[in-house]
Amino acid sequence: MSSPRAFAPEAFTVFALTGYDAVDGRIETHYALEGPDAEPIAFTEVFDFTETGAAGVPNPSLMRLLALSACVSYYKMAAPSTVEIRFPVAQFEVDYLAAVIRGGLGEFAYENDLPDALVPTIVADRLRADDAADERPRDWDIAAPPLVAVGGGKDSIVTIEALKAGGFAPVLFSVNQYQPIDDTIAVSGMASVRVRRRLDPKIGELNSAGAYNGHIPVTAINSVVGLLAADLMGLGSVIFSNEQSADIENLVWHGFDINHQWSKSIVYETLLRATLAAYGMSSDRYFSLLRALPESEIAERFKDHPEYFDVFISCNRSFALDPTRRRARWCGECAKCLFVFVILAPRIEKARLTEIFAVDPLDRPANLALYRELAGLAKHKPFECVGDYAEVAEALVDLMDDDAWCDDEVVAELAGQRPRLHEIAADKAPIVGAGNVPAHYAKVFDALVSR
Ligand SMILES: CC(=O)N[C@H]1[C@@H](OP(=O)(O)OP(=O)(O)OC[C@H]2O[C@@H](n3ccc(=O)[nH]c3=O)[C@H](O)[C@@H]2O)O[C@H](CO)[C@@H](O)[C@@H]1O[C@H](C)C(=O)N[C@@H](C)C(=O)N[C@@H](CCC(=O)O)C(=O)O
Ligand SMILES: Nc1ncnc2c1ncn2[C@@H]1O[C@H](COP(=O)(O)OP(=O)(O)OP(=O)(O)O)[C@@H](O)[C@H]1O
Repeated sequence: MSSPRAFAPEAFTVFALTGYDAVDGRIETHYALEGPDAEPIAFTEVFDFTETGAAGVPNPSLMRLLALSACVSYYKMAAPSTVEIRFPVAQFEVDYLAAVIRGGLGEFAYENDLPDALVPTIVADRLRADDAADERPRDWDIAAPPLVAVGGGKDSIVTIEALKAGGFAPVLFSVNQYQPIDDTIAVSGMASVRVRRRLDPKIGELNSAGAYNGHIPVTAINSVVGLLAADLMGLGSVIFSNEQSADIENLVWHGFDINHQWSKSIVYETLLRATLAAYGMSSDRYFSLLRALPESEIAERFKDHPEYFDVFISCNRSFALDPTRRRARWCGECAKCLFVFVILAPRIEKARLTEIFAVDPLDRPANLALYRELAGLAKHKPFECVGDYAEVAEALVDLMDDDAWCDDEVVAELAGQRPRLHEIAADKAPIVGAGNVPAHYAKVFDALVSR
């Protein structure tokens, strides 16, 4: 490939959402970057729903919501001051987009020092009436089987097994194909569908040529994909496994809450549920079953499912878009690996846990700095999908009293901070109320939290 021409983000003054359409089971969303002295660059993202086997036409409101949600991957490349929505939208949809940019791109803006990227001027000339009735949603039945998102990690496994224990037969779904997800689905024994998502291939080239890059609220995109798939298949609720710790921001910057996990948080869940209601749909089409649980409580339930121990992976290095860049197993050195390891260490026998991870991150002095960050002994929580400080501090203190672990390098080194770790652990959040879990799933929720 010829060396990519330099990409100058500042040359682009407008990011346009130019359209969306459904063709043969696929949804295409279209975008463009424009500037007075730059050649416009057009982007298309393709979402392939053909594997759902559903023949119907995607719900127009949810298609529009997908176009709004998925635009962040392309907006972030130049983060122009003006965003133009060039198809008819309601004011609540403009508000949705503004919230997804402001909340979902916080880490991106912080890492690139682009505070203005969080508050672009959004122009929507063709406003629809909020209650436009020309898109009547299909009839929806909460009693239909739920569609459960699978990420390959422990959280969705706890959800799957809780639903099975409650007599439900969830249909599982994933966006794109990843071996840990496929293996999780196989162990679960449940039916599943996959939606394939193809980003515009120009992203890679433009990243190399100088485009801004960073974290995006991918769970918002996966959530709307799930809603479209469930609607096409005539299924019930879309159930995610976003837990309590996703609600805690990493830091505050220029007055913005910067939260790595924003689109896994209750703020996004509430926004999406309200947007569904504004479309005339039940907000119970979407919720997280695990919102009430801190990560330690999820780990406490996950430990009872050893059948998944050799297939689950939470390490993000197993989930690159390019399969050739994916690790087959845990990297053992990133914040997510270190977090999952320490939260499971008091719950799974040491030899088995180090076999699963192929390493013992707690016995590596090189991991001390990251464990200090994870336990709240440093400046702020790492930008990763990890639990809150109290849970890590509690686990470390438990391990200090465990003959199998107390001599591990990190555990022994942090024993000197035991009083401070005790203080941090005392802030551990309790299991909270059912939140948005619908009454139809009350028995599942009650069994999950009461064990
Ligand atoms: C797997 C991963 O961590 N990806 C992040 C990583 O991307 P990387 O360059 O290492 O490889 P790819 O994921 O293959 O992406 C290649 C480039 O494509 C762009 N891109 C990718 C996916 C997408 O949805 N939009 C995109 O624009 C991007 O420019 C990539 O460089 O680093 C990137 C830069 O920081 C991140 O954008 C990639 O993040 C992915 C979207 C991703 O899937 N991340 C999840 C692991 C993730 O962040 N999960 C969070 C969810 C938080 C939430 O609120 O939803 C979590 O587990 O907490
Ligand atoms: N590729 C994907 N397709 C569908 N859903 C996904 C995908 N990746 C993540 N999710 C869902 O998004 C939510 C957040 O993902 P996350 O990675 O935190 O969950 P997980 O993999 O189940 O657990 P863990 O936090 O232990 O990795 C979960 O409900 C998960 O099922």
